[in-house]
Amino acid sequence: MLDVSVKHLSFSYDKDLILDDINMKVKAGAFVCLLGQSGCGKSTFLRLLAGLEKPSSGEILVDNESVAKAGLQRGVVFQDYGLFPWMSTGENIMIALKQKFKNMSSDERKTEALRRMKDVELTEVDFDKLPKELSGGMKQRCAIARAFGIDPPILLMDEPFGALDAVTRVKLQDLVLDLWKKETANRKTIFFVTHDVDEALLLATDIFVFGQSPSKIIYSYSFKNEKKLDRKTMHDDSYVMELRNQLMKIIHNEVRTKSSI
Ligand SMILES: Nc1ncnc2c1ncn2[C@@H]1O[C@H](COP(=O)(O)OP(=O)(O)OP(=O)(O)O)[C@@H](O)[C@H]1O
Repeated sequence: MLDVSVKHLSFSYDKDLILDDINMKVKAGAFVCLLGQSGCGKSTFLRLLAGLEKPSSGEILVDNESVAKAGLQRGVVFQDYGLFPWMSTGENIMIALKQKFKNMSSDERKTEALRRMKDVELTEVDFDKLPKELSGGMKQRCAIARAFGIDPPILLMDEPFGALDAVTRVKLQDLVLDLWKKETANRKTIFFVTHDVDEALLLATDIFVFGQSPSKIIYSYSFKNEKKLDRKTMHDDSYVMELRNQLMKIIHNEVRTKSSI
């Protein structure tokens, strides 16, 4: 469980300013959804959180320590799965476990990989399959099993369901939500990039909207517990639907505001 604090973060690719004075406070165990138009810098922000890029100015603090480089404290799940194509499903998970748990024996790694696969509804039969033999949904299940397997306190997810069909997307949203909720004592802090306002409303405890590049946070919203509804009830709730409309308008530039409704 780690708090994340972003202070006056700016970032440029060469002279091209992409992120401009981003500020954010995120409590340990939050599920943060990042929304914004294409090209506004959401993935860049995630890369900075991962330590794969360095801020041009400002800083990112994880439990009051500045993020200097990539580390096992932060796991990542990308839209394109990021699996090694020459390794089987099981090996893709086991190699990540080897990095994190250096004293684990090969047998223990296999048992743990199978347990993590079961969590995401992959079977023993899938263990030896290569990524090319899996559907997109199965590949993403494998990537999720791997990310949860190394058990990072912070999980960064960049449009993980963007390439999936609607039915698979719903299943995987529920799966990630269940895995995240299950860890009551040690809940991960998740940063989840999406284009989909409904996905954010379903998953997030906190929503941040990025404006157009050079991007600032133009809106933020935190759910109070009683306002957090599930897939079945949220579309019947006038408060959530008002928030949905507001988010749609902000993302499409009809409203420019930083306050909550
Ligand atoms: N390696 C790079 N070098 C130079 N410019 C880059 C690089 N990566 C991204 N950019 C530029 O930075 C800007 C932000 O890109 P980024 O991918 O972070 O946006 P995004 O909000 O995640 O977009 P999308 O929603 O379409 O994935 C874009 O203008 C993009 O062209």
